Amino acid sequence: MRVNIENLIKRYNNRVVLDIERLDIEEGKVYAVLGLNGSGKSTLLECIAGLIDYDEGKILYNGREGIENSRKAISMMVQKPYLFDKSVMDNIISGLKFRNENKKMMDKRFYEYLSFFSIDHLLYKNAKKLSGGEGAKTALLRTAVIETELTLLDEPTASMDMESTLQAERLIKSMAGGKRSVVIVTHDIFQAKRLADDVIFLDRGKIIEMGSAYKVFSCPKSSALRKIMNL
Ligand SMILES: Nc1ncnc2c1ncn2[C@@H]1O[C@H](COP(=O)(O)OP(=O)(O)OP(=O)(O)O)[C@@H](O)[C@H]1O
Repeated sequence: MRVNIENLIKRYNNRVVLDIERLDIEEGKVYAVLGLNGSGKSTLLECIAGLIDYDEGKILYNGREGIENSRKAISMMVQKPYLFDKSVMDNIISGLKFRNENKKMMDKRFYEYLSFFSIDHLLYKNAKKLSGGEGAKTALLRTAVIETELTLLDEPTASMDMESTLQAERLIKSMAGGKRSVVIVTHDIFQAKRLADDVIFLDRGKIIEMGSAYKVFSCPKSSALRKIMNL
């Protein structure tokens, strides 16, 4: 899905927390959003997902303003995902059920995506009793199985161990291509290097650096990014 953002302003309590002059999300790519705590990364994703209203500007989805026609084509894994008081399996297929997919399709998607992680032993466990990393895998699979054109992921691997993180990254890569794109918020520069085609670096609500991951990481212009990269 193509998303074009123009002059977007979001305020909380009269304070501007997001001020994006222009941002274009193209089809088929993985975008990594980086930035310090409070720089507006989650707010940006929430605006794109239509979870919150913004104060000024435009977001175009495949060239059309307003999310209504595109809502079904977008999914988001929020920073602290809510898991239902049901089994892991039920949680993973809950989005497909909500979308009234047939049983055959649900089974196919479920087993296809399950193979990315080693969580077969957890399938009948109540999701409320999972560890942080197990919950994150469940939430990521729940988002992945719907196969939306645009997937927004807010620090999906923050609580995962290294092996699971690499498994998750393989899954995340598979979610982009053709018309499908992924925007992932991460604090892990190495993850951004492994995953992203393009990088968006936010500082106090503004994009201060953006472009191909290779270009941004090999020659960061802003002192803020250079500092994070230890240059
Ligand atoms: N519901 C809210 N009410 C008031 N202020 C908010 C709200 N949500 C976010 N903010 C503020 O907006 C700013 C941007 O927050 P946001 O969560 O987007 O940052 P972030 O870059 O995702 O941070 P982190 O890396 O800590 O997750 C912060 O200053 C935050 O305090």
